[in-house]
Amino acid sequence: MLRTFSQLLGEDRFIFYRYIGLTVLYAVLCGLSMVLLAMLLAQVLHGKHDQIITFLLLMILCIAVCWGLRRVVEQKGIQVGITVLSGARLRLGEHVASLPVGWFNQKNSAQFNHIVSQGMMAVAQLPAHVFTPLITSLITPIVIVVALFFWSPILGLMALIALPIFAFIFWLSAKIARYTDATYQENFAQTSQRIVEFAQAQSVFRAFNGEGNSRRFLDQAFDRQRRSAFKLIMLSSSAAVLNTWVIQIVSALLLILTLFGLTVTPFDQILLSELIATVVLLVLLCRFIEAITEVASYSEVLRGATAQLAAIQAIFDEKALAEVSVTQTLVDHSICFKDVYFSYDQESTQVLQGLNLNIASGSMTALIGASGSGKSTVAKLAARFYDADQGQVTLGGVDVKQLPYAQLTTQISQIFQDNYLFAGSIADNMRIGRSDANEAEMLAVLTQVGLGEMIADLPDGLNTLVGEAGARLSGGERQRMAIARALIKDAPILLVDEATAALDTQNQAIICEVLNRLRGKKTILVIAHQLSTIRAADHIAVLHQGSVVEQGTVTELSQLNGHYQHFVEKSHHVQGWKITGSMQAEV
Ligand SMILES: Nc1ncnc2c1ncn2[C@@H]1O[C@H](COP(=O)(O)OP(=O)(O)OP(=O)(O)O)[C@@H](O)[C@H]1O
Repeated sequence: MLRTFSQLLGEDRFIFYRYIGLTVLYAVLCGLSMVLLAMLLAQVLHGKHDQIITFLLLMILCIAVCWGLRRVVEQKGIQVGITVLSGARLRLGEHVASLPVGWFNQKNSAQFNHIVSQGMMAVAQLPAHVFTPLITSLITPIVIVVALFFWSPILGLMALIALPIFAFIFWLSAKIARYTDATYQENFAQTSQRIVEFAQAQSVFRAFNGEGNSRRFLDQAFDRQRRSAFKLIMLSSSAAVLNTWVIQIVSALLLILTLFGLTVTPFDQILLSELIATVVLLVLLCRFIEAITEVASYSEVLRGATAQLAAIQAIFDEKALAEVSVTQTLVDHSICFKDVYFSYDQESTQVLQGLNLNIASGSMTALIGASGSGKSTVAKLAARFYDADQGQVTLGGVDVKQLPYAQLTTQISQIFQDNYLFAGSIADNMRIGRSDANEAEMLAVLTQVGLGEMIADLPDGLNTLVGEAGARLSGGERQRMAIARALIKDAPILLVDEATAALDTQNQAIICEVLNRLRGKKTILVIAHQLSTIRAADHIAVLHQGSVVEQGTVTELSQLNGHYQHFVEKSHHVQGWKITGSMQAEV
């Protein structure tokens, strides 16, 4: 937790440590005030008037310092919170910006969004609202235990033994609650997802006349949520009861022990000093128990915020791509994969297994293979969405890891499946491709992708707003905008996923036309799904389970009677191979 706070605060972390130091000092002084009160009480009961003034003055001084310090601690706690909200979001944002592009999937983006909004708010409130009372409630009993040792070593020892017992019980109940809470949250999220899905997929359900059956998923999710909510209630309440029982049992034992000395002695023989000691000990013990109970109540709040801190820490733990600043000289625009191994995460199997592939500068290479064989992964590694686990990916003879990010991005244009349009105008979106593109250049490229007429009909032309994620455009128009954006960038290397064109036949034709026009002028790596594209390629590489099993020209591969031929001939029988009916007709 301290590590996460330090990382969030960066160079401002000293304000956090200063706040923690002041809070500990405040807590010790609070405990001392209690001890001084008990000592003053003893002096009063003993009638030692000369000492009373000394203890009274000491106690007043201690309380006065506590009051002053409390104000400072509050201010510093709020200052830490404000710094978390202002600087830490930026720090987390900077870290996220340095992560591989591949990290930005739907799940991670949604979680990041949640963390910078609600999560940061919960974390920012921790110092002032949780840390101060929690640290005070933890330190006060320790000061009191030390004082108890002076009054009664046996009671001191009992209280000392009680502390780890309390700590264990709080830890145990927090663990139970954390487990049930996590299950409940997961089921809750799944139910929400199902509800949205149920609403969004109404047209499909109704088209298949299956609304009744479709409720099955929703009902199952509700059922799981209901069961986990019941479990959460049962276990959370049991954990809370367990806390209270243990505190009460141990407290009762301590009180019984305190009173024991009094009861074993005949009443007429009770020494005044013993009576006084007992009263003082009771005062101290009550404060001790009260503080421990406060710890229990704050541990719940802390647990909620700890989950947010853990999520923040998980993002900080994501390895950033090593960034270099020296611009490199590229010998050409070739791409080369040398013995590349790659898996998306440590638990999953290796997607690329010793992949070797040479894409010559200015050539067009078609990647083909069964669904899941790793074609998109190859393209993503070329664009350095991820780094290879082993082996090397080079661009123009230079390892992509040695290329500054700015240099790499100027080299590559991508037409991938998940193209995002921003909520600005058509021109704004085009200028993401090339910031200095003028209107004539934009219109020329937009016309190439078949959007010329549409834009001419729009009253605001290029200044027409496309809506959130391009929502005011049709699916096909969005794809064509994304293709135009990639083309206006005019980078020497073009990575294309032909499945992008699957939205409509017009887009397929556009992709085909783009590839024909750019062939020989740029290095093109295309994840090919059309036989016409495969035939037009200078080089074809067949991927199977993460490695290139066959490569060469169409003629060479046709003569081999191997994977490629098998792919073409058996495509309509083999599940998962991406080939269209029209392709088969052409074979
Ligand atoms: N972001 C990801 N996280 C984890 N695994 C992934 C991720 N993306 C792809 N994979 C897995 O990696 C393997 C290869 O996927 P990839 O998309 O590269 O295959 P592909 O040949 O392009 O498939 P397709 O033709 O269906 O698009 C698959 O098993 C897939 O499940």
